[in-house]
Amino acid sequence: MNIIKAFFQEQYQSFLFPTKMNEIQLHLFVFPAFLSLFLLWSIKRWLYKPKKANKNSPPSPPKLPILGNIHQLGPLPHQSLQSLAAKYGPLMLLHFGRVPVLIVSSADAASEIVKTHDLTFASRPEFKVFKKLVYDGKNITFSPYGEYWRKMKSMLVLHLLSTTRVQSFRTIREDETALLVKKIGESSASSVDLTRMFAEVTNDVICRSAFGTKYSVLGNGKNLLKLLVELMELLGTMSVGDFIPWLSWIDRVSGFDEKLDRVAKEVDDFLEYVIQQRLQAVKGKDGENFVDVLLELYNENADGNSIGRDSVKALVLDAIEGGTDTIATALEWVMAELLRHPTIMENLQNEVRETVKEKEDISDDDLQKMHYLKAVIKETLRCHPPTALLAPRIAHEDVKIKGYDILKGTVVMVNVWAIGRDPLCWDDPQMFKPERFLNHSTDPKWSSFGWIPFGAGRRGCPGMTYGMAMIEFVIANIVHKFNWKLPNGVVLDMTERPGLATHKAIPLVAVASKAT
Ligand code: HEM
Repeated sequence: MNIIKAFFQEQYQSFLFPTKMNEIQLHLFVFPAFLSLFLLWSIKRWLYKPKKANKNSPPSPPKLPILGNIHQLGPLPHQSLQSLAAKYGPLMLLHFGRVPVLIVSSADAASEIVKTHDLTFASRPEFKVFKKLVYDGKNITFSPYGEYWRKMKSMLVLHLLSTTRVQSFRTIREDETALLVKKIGESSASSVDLTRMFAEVTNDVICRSAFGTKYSVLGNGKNLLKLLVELMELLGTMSVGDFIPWLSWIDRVSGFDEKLDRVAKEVDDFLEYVIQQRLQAVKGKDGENFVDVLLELYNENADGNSIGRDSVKALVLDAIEGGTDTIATALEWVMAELLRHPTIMENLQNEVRETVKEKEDISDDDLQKMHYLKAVIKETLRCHPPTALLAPRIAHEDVKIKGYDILKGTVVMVNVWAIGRDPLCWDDPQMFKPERFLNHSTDPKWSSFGWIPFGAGRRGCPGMTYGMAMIEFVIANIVHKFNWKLPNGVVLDMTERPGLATHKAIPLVAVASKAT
């Protein structure tokens, strides 16, 4: 009963618990409700025969009727899945409702998914949240593998993320980082909310790179960052109907569907506004940006290379959601680890200051020489991958993985967080040791998928160069210009917060003093 209560409390709070319900009310309400669900489920089972039996499935933890293993997920699924994998192995078959889900928790097993059988697992499942929030799944991240996905991904890479484009955004990175440094400098030894500042700087840089201008407050007075947080939270949420279709009415009565519709509409209003502004802008006045290029393709209907208006918006959304929260999360964890390890902070500051010498600004050439900086960032991404579980994939045919039969339609989740902590892959995985990355070119882990915070294979992240350039530049600047410490009496809390990107649960606050 406790498990059931916890599950319902977490997933359907607004539906079952509009106000604080006491224990007696809870039992009165939940027990009959669950009994009816169980009866409905038994009838369904009786009416429809189960699909073909699986001969040699990977090990599975015991499951509950209706829910399958959903109740075992907990608020931070990557952590609960790591604990389950310790018992059931690196390839484990769970069921979320009626959907089979393969959980992959070792580098070796991950390489089977993203390399050996990459094509089999190149599509994403078509979940309701993806379809409703992102133009019927028309963006890159959630679209099925095929010609459309290929075309959209190459457009994003060509016009926003290629090495040449990333270098061309250098001035934007410089301007916005200079503003960040100014704001920190003005805090004059009082505490700085780094979590908020990192969210702002990454959003400003991606908006300027993609739209040519910054957006913070929207037409309806809503803050863009707040809207993006809502969007990311919803994208990381499971809809009951996707996993237990005959219970999809719960999404309606709980208000979940309504929330999806509202956020989708607010996001669409914002993107329409951006498009209108770009259409009215004087061409060439402030240089061509990503949206301008997409709008040209949208207008050119004749050459067969055109894309629809929804596709333009979906692609822009890919850039914003891909390029804001992930980078902000990574920056937050890098600084948290540096504050936790003063010697590593000092080593990094020595490297940066010795490289930059008397100069005021940090150049690309300087960054290339900062090997310890890159190692600190990689070590942070090993311990705190912003996307703890890779975006889900789906098997488009039956396949054998390490001797196990995996059926067509099985959803696959790769637990990057667990792989980064796997003692079979990493020495002292719990220790924060940037040095392990200093000689990585000869290390077999790199070819065996032990470090995959950006995913890998066909569905791997196209924003790695952009993301790393941004993280390196911001961190190098703020450790160059300031010395950092925690506010008096504050103990650093490294607890994680649930969500599509795994932030710190408590915002990172630190005190900066100007380096002399
Ligand atoms: C620290 C920065 C970033 C991290 C850690 C990160 C991480 C990831 C991960 C784990 C995936 C899933 C890969 C897979 O399934 O194998 C992904 C996909 C993706 N990322 Fe990123 N990302 C970052 C930055 C960016 C940026 C800056 C952009 C664009 C501006 C971006 C756009 C995308 C897109 C479009 C996909 C979907 C690729 C596909 O499905 O084919 N990401 N990212």
